[in-house]
Amino acid sequence: MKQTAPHALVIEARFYGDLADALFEGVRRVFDARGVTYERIAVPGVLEIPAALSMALTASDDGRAEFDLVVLNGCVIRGETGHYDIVAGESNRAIMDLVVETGVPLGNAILTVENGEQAWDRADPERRNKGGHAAEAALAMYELAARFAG
Ligand SMILES: Nc1c(NC[C@H](O)[C@H](O)[C@H](O)CO)[nH]c(=O)[nH]c1=O
Ligand SMILES: CC(=O)[C@@H](O)COP(=O)(O)O
Repeated sequence: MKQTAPHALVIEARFYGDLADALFEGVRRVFDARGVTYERIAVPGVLEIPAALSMALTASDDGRAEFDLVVLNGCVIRGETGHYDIVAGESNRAIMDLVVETGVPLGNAILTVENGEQAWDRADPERRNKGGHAAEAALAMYELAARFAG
């Protein structure tokens, strides 16, 4: 396994900026406790996350970006139309395609919820702390990748 502390990329959708900040606080606490360094990039909405992840992975392949693991933060709240299904379903499908294809260690804290109350219950690091859980998941997958790399 790599001896230096891992470096993480956090991609966050700022459609609901306060929720993104709460999710990031959960991520930051885990990374700080585990000595993980990180950089944080923003996209407008969850629908933009797959393209940003694809760009980052391509840059990493070309040696233009360095990161060992990725955490995705965002929130999709159901509205009046079927747009929720597009934003939540299509983005997660594309993300999983990239994860399975590349094996990038990734934790997904993209909330898909019915209302703001559910969102805050999950984003708040003092409550369900989905950001922190995603950071732990990304680190677990990083350690698994290192084990298979020998
Ligand atoms: N409704 C939500 C969106 N919608 C915006 C899209 O993600 C996208 O930015 C837009 O369609 C332009 O391409 N985004 C969220 O992150 N959360 C939502 O609930
Ligand atoms: C998840 C969404 O895109 C949603 O916020 C859109 O709301 P609406 O269906 O009322 O347009």
